[in-house]
Order: sequence, then C-alpha cells, then structure tokens
Amino acid sequence: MFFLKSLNHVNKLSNSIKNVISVRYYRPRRALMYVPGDSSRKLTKAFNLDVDCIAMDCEDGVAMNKKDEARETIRNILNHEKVIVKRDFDRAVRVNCIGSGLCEEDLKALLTAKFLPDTVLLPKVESVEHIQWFAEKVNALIKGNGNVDFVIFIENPIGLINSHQICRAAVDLAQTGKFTPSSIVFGSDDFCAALGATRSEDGVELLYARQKTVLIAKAFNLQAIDRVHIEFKDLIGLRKYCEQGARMGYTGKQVIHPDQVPIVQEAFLPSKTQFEWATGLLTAFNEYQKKGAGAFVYKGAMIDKPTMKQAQNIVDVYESTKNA
Ligand SMILES: CC(=O)SCCNC(=O)CCNC(=O)[C@H](O)C(C)(C)COP(=O)(O)OP(=O)(O)OC[C@H]1O[C@@H](n2cnc3c(N)ncnc32)[C@H](O)[C@@H]1OP(=O)(O)O
Ligand SMILES: CC(=O)C(=O)O
Ligand SMILES: [Mg+2]
Repeated sequence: MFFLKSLNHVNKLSNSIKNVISVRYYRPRRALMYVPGDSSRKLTKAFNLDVDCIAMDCEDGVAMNKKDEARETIRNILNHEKVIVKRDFDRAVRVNCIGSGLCEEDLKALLTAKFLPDTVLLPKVESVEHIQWFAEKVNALIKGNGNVDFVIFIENPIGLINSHQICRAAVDLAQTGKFTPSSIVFGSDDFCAALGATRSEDGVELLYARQKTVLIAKAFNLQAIDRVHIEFKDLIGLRKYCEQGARMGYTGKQVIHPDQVPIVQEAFLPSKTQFEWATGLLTAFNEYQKKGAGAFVYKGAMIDKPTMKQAQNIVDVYESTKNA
C-alpha cells in the first residue's frame, strides 16, 4: 500500500517492539505545504515549522513576473545543506508544468544546485509523453547516483483519464531513471476549473475524480495526497475534510497556510490506540504463522493476511512520523 524505499528505517523502532516487528522505510507527506518560491520570508517561516513536506513553489503560487526570482531563491536554498529544526522534512520543489514552457528552465536551475531537492513535484501531468519528457530531462541533469522522489499531479480530465498509463510509464521508466515515483497529488482547484464545475461545500462535483485518484495511487503503491482546503481560516472544516480524506485512503493533504499544518499532521497520524492494536496484531500474527495458522482471532475479530497488511501500514506510518 505504501511506497517502500529500504529497510534501514528499522533503527527508529520503539524498543518494545524492536525484536518482533519490522518497520519499512516511509517518507511521510501528511501535510504537503506550499510556499511561494519568491517569498524568502515565508520560506524561512516554513523551515521552522513541524511539517513533513515543504513544497517550494515555482508554479501557481508565483506570479508570472516573479518566476525568475522564485527559481533563483529556491536554487540558493538548495545550495545549502538542509537544516533540520523540528523534523526531517521533505525538501521538495514544485516546477512549472511542461505545457508552460517554463519547466525545463526550472529543472535546469533546481537539479544542478549543490544539493538535490528530495522531491520534484510535476503539475498538470496529462500523458505518457509528459513522463517520457520528464524522465529524459531529469536523467540528463542529475549527476552520478543522485535520485529524487517524483510526485505526479492529476489535475485535469485528460490527466485523470490517462492516469493509469501515466503511472505505469513513471514506474517503468524509474527502473533505469534517476527518479522514484512516490505520490499522486489530486489538484482539485485546477480540476474544477478544467471541468467547468462550481466548488460546493460537500465537494460532490469532485467525488469521482477524488476517488479515482486515490484508487490509481494505491494500484501503483504510491501515496495519495488530497486536495487543498483553500478557506484557510476554516480549521473546523479542514479537520472534517482531513478525516474524510483519510477514510478514503488518502495518506496526506496539501496545505497553504501554517495554521493548517498541525491539524493535517495529526489527522493523518494513526492514533496510539490504533498503533497498539497494530503492534499487538502483528505480534500475534507472527506467533500464529509459526504454529501454522493462517487465520486466528484477535480482540474478537477474525484476522488473516489483509488485516495484517493494514496493521503493518499503521506501524510504518506511526513509526516514521512520531519522531520530531
Ligand atoms: C491551488 C494551488 O496551487 S495551492 C498552491 C499555491 N498557493 C500558495 O502557495 C499559497 C500559499 N499561501 C500563502 O501565500 C498565504 O498563506 C496566503 C496568501 C494565502 C495568506 O497569506 P497572509 O495573508 O500573509 O496570511 P497570514 O497573515 O495569516 O499569515 C500569517 C503568517 O504566516 C506566514 N505564512 C502564510 N502562508 C505561508 C506559507 N504558505 N508558508 C510559509 N509561511 C506562510 C505569513 O508570512 C505570516 O507570517 P509573518 O507575519 O511573519 O509574515
Ligand atoms: C493544488 C493545486 O495545484 C490545485 O488544486 O490545482
Ligand atoms: Mg494546480
């Protein structure tokens, strides 16, 4: 269900479960926070927050006449080693979309800085050709053994229709490429605009696209990152939509304002009760496997492999996110 990179994360395990359960490496993106790349003030503020992912933006958060400034400001940041204040965050960049004619210049500036960004976010992906274009540029620009995580944005109808082939191409080209597909972002604002839909309180106009995006993500073992709640002062609504997204299978949510971060980070973190349920279940599962039993009863419910996988997901996320 989740993207796995290596097993070296096992060192972070709590002592109590260290010898019983393994934890798979997981780079969390519960809150993916946009910061306009031309705003040094906001960037400085963001680096001091307790947030999983900071997306330094060259795209829609930046005015057309500030694109050069954003690119230069972000490149200067990437020329310095990442400084961890609150937690080891994902230092990500969102480049302009391929159709804009600005993407190549963004990639050239950002992938040749002294340190690579951890992740490149590519908006408005529409086709396999977009992925091929991206792979060619990234592979040519990144030197040596460098590799970046890759986040695909689905934010218009043609992108959604082609999303299966897009993900297939990304996963296949990554085998020999310098990028690793990690997530799909649902860009609901652009999606609404492209659809000609009117945003409503319950978001019914986006339901199909929101569900299909999470479905495609999970089919390719990618994280699924839910829509922005643009009414950033409405923190009660934000919590409600986080809970709804998490129930649908989303693993995180895009945010635009610091006040949104703690609510989102908390909403996508499994509770201590869930974690204890999961570790207890995994321990029992290991014991029953040794005895040759595939199915068994745990806390009154029948458990077999699918429930074990859900429990493992909870442990992975909990362990990777709890440490500041
Ligand atoms: C659909 C999409 O593509 S979404 C992605 C593109 N959009 C964006 O990136 C927008 C990001 N967000 C923002 O720029 C801002 O939050 C706005 C414009 C919406 C509101 O900004 P403000 O009016 O300054 O909000 P507010 O006064 O409440 O901000 C409080 C503090 O948080 C800071 N802040 C606000 N947003 C951010 C942010 N995204 N990152 C870092 N710091 C931020 C402000 O600078 C301010 O700090 P300061 O007083 O020390 O300067
Ligand atoms: C986040 C974003 O890019 C969108 O909703 O369009
Ligand atoms: Mg968008």
